[in-house]
Amino acid sequence: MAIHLYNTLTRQKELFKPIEEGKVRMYVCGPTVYNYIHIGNARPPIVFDVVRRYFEYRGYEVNYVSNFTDVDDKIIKAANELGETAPEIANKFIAAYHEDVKALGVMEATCHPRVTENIQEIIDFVSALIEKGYAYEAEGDVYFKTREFEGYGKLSHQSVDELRSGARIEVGEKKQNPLDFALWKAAKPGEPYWESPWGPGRPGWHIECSAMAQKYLGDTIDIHAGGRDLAFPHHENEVAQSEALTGKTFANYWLHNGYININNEKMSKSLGNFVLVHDMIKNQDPEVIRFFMLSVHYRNPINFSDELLESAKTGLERIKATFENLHHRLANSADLSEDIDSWKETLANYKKRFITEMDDDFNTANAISILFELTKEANLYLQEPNSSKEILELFIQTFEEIASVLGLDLMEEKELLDGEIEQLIEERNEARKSRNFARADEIRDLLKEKNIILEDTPQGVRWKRK
Ligand SMILES: Nc1ncnc2c1ncn2[C@@H]1O[C@H](COP(=O)(O)OP(=O)(O)OP(=O)(O)O)[C@@H](O)[C@H]1O
Ligand SMILES: [Zn+2]
Repeated sequence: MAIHLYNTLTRQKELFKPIEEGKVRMYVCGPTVYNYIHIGNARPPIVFDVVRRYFEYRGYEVNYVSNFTDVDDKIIKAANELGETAPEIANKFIAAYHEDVKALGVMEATCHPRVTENIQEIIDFVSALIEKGYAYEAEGDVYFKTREFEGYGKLSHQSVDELRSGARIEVGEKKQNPLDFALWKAAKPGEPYWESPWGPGRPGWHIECSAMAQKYLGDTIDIHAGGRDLAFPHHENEVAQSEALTGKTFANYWLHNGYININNEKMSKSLGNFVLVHDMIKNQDPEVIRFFMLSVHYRNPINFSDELLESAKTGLERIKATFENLHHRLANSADLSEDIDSWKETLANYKKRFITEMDDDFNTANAISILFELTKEANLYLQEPNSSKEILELFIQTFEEIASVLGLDLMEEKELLDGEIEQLIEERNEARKSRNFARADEIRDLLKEKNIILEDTPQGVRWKRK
């Protein structure tokens, strides 16, 4: 087998054939940085991080580019509301994004380009589209001429007629055709702007990804990815811009993740039904959130609930407990080498099955089932009175190999979460009130061991990390 992936463009699973032998050029649309990310926004960075890790595991070198949209209406609005500048807002939420996705086990991208650092490339791209007859200027705006691009609609599988019936020309837009979209927007008073051949203005949303993908990865890339809502219009417009300019295929494979829903509705900022990662990880181990996301295939929807999260937590704890037990037993095991060949085969078989599942459009849900089976197998082995060092090591290695592709650290020494600390302090207060000083001291010692310092103040107990 080799890696197969489901391509939105062809609506089929296809064999992965890289442009360049042994290399993957991958572009994942990143966030608009005007707020903290919610659990839904965290799905693309997590699932495509696993796609990247899996390619690396299979020996590919991955050039992974993920942008930041750091100039946009929403950012300007947030800046005005908070009395800060747009770059201040963008910088603050870029830092928050890095912090949140790092906690979720996401590897740094090879490159994280920002729109504001690529304005010249965008202007050049737009100028070239005008020169080729694919775009036109109208009173300081520039629009893409969709009817000039023959394949318009091919990615989202819609005909131009269907699309036209749903499109409108909004007030203030100067486009000739409802399906045309802005490549460049003339500056309105009080907005950030850059000088351009069409006067002061800023880029439209779609052009940034075409320009940055080309700059950092070349005219044709292997994989382009993002959430399902990006397929239309964002990715459709990217295809139009890039292919109109170069005459080449823009991306060979298009991957789209399904939604995280709440009560079967897409989690989104506009609906207000979201949970921020930033808040959630105060009380929940971020690795549990990652494990929870990966326990469903990336293209399927997930109906988010506390019960599902709780069951992911229990599952992950079960795997970790077994992994720890293997280590513990290793310290007290002899060098018995009976049966080693048959164990080698058994464990190699787990790896093989893991690869088969991941080769099949990155089926992390089935990969996790295999990890549970491996846990069961290890528990059975641990019940035997004697254990061989070599076999324990084989088990550990198999666990580690699978877990590292999924981005899980089974050995990690956990820090206490804010919520857990507060709960312990509360319990200590109660213990003191009921004169159970032994328990109160025990909690104080436990917190001390975890580097939490308590300070008694007239307002109550305060805590900080050492
Ligand atoms: N509920 C969700 N489930 C899965 N992916 C999502 C969800 N909501 C947004 N995404 C994805 O998150 C990424 C970041 O998107 P972006 O910062 O533009 O947020 P957004 O789509 O504006 O969010 P919202 O819909 O909450 O306004 C995109 O790839 C988008 O498809
Ligand atoms: Zn994009």
